Amino acid sequence: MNTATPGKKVGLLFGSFNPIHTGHLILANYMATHTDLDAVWLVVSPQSPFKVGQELLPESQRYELVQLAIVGNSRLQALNIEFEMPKPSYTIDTLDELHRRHPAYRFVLLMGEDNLPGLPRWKHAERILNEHEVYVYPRPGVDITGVNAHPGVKVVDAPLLDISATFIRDCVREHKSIRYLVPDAVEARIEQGGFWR
Ligand SMILES: Nc1ncnc2c1ncn2[C@@H]1O[C@H](COP(=O)(O)OP(=O)(O)OP(=O)(O)O)[C@@H](O)[C@H]1O
Ligand SMILES: O=C(O)c1ccc[n+]([C@@H]2O[C@H](COP(=O)([O-])O)[C@@H](O)[C@H]2O)c1
Repeated sequence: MNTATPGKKVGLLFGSFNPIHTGHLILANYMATHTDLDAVWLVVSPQSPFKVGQELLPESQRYELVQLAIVGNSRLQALNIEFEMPKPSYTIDTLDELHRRHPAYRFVLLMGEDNLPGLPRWKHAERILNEHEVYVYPRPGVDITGVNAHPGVKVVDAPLLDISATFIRDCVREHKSIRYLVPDAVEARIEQGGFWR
């Protein structure tokens, strides 16, 4: 079941989610509750164009971890729409497909400041910006002064959490605790699956 009804405004957080962590979740929940968005969908990308060659867990397992992480939060939803689409995953193609499936919804791209400098190199970046609003949130060590010059870009003052999936994978590999960095259910599944060991 979808968490949005016709005409609603849905934020899309695209990512590899390798794995999903508390940084993603706090941001997604903040966007879904402190802005004009009705829901946030977490879109699991099988293969990001800029992350080719990374030690990616199979997409079905990354999707499973996202589902485990959001159990009980009706404003968040996990999407595997890119699994059947050509790889790497180009965001404009996914946006087009989402519009075909949900013509009444308005989709807003959620983007960390760290991804913003690279946006002009994305496939059909000008279409993404002209046809969608983009809500940008702070990321550590990135200065995006002037980015909101484009009328579709809105900077949202969301909490800043210096947590990354890279850090989590490193912790797991070094047998260090990831408690509170990911939800308990995600920690248990990573442990049980022996991921990144
Ligand atoms: N701590 C965080 N707070 C808010 N947003 C985040 C955080 N970490 C990542 N993001 C954003 O979530 C989206 C998906 O992130 P991604 O799945 O690449 O996670 P990551 O932690 O950056 O991964 P990796 O460390 O493997 O590069 C990106 O837009 C990224 O900017
Ligand atoms: O569409 C593009 O050209 C494009 C280029 C780079 C990244 N993206 C998407 O942005 C999301 C986050 O990317 P990344 O590399 O930070 O995991 C992921 O879903 C990618 O598919 C999309």
